[in-house]
Amino acid sequence: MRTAIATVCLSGTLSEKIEAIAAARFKGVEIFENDLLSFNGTPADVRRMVEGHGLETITFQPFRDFEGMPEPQRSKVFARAERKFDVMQELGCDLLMVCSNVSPDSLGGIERAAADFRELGERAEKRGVRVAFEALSWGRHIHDYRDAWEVVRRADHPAVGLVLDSFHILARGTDLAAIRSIPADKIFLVQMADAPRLAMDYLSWSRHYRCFPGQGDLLVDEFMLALNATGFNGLLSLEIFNDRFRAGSARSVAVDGHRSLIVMLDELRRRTGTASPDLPALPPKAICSGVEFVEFAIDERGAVEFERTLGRLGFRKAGIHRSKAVTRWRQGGINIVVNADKEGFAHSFNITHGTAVCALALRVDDAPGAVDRAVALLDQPFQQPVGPGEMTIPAVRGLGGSLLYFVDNKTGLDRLWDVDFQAVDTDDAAGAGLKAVDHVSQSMHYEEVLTWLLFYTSLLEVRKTPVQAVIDPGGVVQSQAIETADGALRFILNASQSQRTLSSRFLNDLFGSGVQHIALSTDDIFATVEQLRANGVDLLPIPDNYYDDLEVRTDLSADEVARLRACHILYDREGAAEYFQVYTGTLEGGFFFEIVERRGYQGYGATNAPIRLASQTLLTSMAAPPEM
Ligand SMILES: O=C(O)c1ccc(O)c(O)c1
Ligand SMILES: [Mg+2]
Repeated sequence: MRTAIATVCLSGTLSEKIEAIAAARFKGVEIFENDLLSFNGTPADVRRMVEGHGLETITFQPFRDFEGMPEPQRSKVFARAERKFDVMQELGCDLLMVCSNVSPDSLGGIERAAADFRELGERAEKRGVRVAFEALSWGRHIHDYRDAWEVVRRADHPAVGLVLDSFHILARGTDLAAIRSIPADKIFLVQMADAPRLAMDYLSWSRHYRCFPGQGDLLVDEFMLALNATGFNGLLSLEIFNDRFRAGSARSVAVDGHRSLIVMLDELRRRTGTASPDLPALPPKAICSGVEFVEFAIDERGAVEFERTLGRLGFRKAGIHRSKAVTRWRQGGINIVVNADKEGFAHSFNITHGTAVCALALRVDDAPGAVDRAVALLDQPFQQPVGPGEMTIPAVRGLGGSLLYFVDNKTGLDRLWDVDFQAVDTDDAAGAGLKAVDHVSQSMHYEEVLTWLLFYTSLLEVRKTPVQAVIDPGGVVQSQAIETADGALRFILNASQSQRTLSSRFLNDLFGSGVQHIALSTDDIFATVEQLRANGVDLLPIPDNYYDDLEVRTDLSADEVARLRACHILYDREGAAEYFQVYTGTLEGGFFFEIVERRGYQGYGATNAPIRLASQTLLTSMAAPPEM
């Protein structure tokens, strides 16, 4: 299949869009008419620009309100089409995309529409171009691809073909079976789009919420299976109307687009064996079994205080790096790396962002394979010099310029603690019972969420949860998790459009997107809290009203509620499953820890989030951050 992207997907001027499309290594582009109309130059100039970037204009679109017009509009519509053929000849483009008529003046009738297309085909052929018909899901008479196909079939003209747009088909839930019997050579263009499931009219949904395949909830892979059954090997183009993409970076959105197609076509190859000639088979998605370490970039002065905090949380210094000012802190299966070195990646990260998480390492089945997959997906691999005898841990650039490392036991990378670190203490008897990283919560700009959602879901064997709207005292935060089926890896992606939420204020303080909090698990949260208190850790206070409500809302006994209240523990329940959460105060840089105990519970305590956010807001609006 020849892949392409429509200019309408991206922000910027036409030249910025073309540059971004070429930089993302596409070969084809759909020129959206508005982008041409707003371009200060001739269609021939556009052609030079497109070809100068090594691209080809695969279609010019949309041509609107064509079929089924009564006279005198009918004659005018044909005259208008002739003018567009002129433009296409200058553009060097041979395909005009016609979308179904929405005009109240239009008349129905498959045969009438077919006759119009037959005549349009005659005219197109004379000009050496072709036309392709798309059923808009809100078309006045034609809004079903099966009707559009019937029009094309009856038009029975070599210059007339069909457009299949996955959004219009999947949004309406139209049966995909009929796709399988359409002759592949009559499908002139396939437009790909996904979208989140929303209860909304088709037009608004399509014009504002489309997204790249894999970012939404539509059954794009089922669509591809049906398409594949035709033997289709033609033009496959992304056509996304999305408000966030329009506000985002054209370059990064274009790369996301290409990444989504690579993943989608690889998934098709996996399911059907149909390989795309220009797409090498990707290594499989990385199977994650947890977070191996969390690395903080910190300066020397900050490191002393931070290490004291880790000690109070029950961590013990377990290793000192052999060549760098880096220490390993350990508790249960959790490793925290404190990097105060004056050179290298962490140092520059600290200069830009202050005290912050600069890297996460994931335990995977095959670390080199994960990076190979990442490279094939147009992610950015990362390497920096290491000391003699030290290990090179494969990594890619992640959120906010941070790193995502991959560690496995297949290639011995799990020996890193022995190889790179001098052990100082392996005794964690005095710990606070913390066992593992339960989840990592990352805050990002609203326009970036779909980028990072695709980044993680394309690289790792994870699923995404539905988006939750969480109420913060400063606005609404959209929160979505990606997680492995067994819960060994859980990341939360948070973003809000308000500048006043805790999430947005964190972004401003950090000068970028990053890890705002890490939740650590315990098997006995009451014992953990007792130990933390004995160590002098201040826990986030929770209002009494919350516990009063808990008493009437749940079947917890008064004693149980009193115990939660005394420990500042938040509680949630799903059937018989229970969840307990407690928060530390906020550290320098706006980062904090959460401690959780899951008793069969799979969520993240969404009902408690507004309570917690309000308490944190109250504290951060006070003069000084609380001591931990
Ligand atoms: O929203 C629209 O008008 C529109 C235009 C062209 C398309 O290909 C499409 O799917 C929708
Ligand atoms: Mg379309």
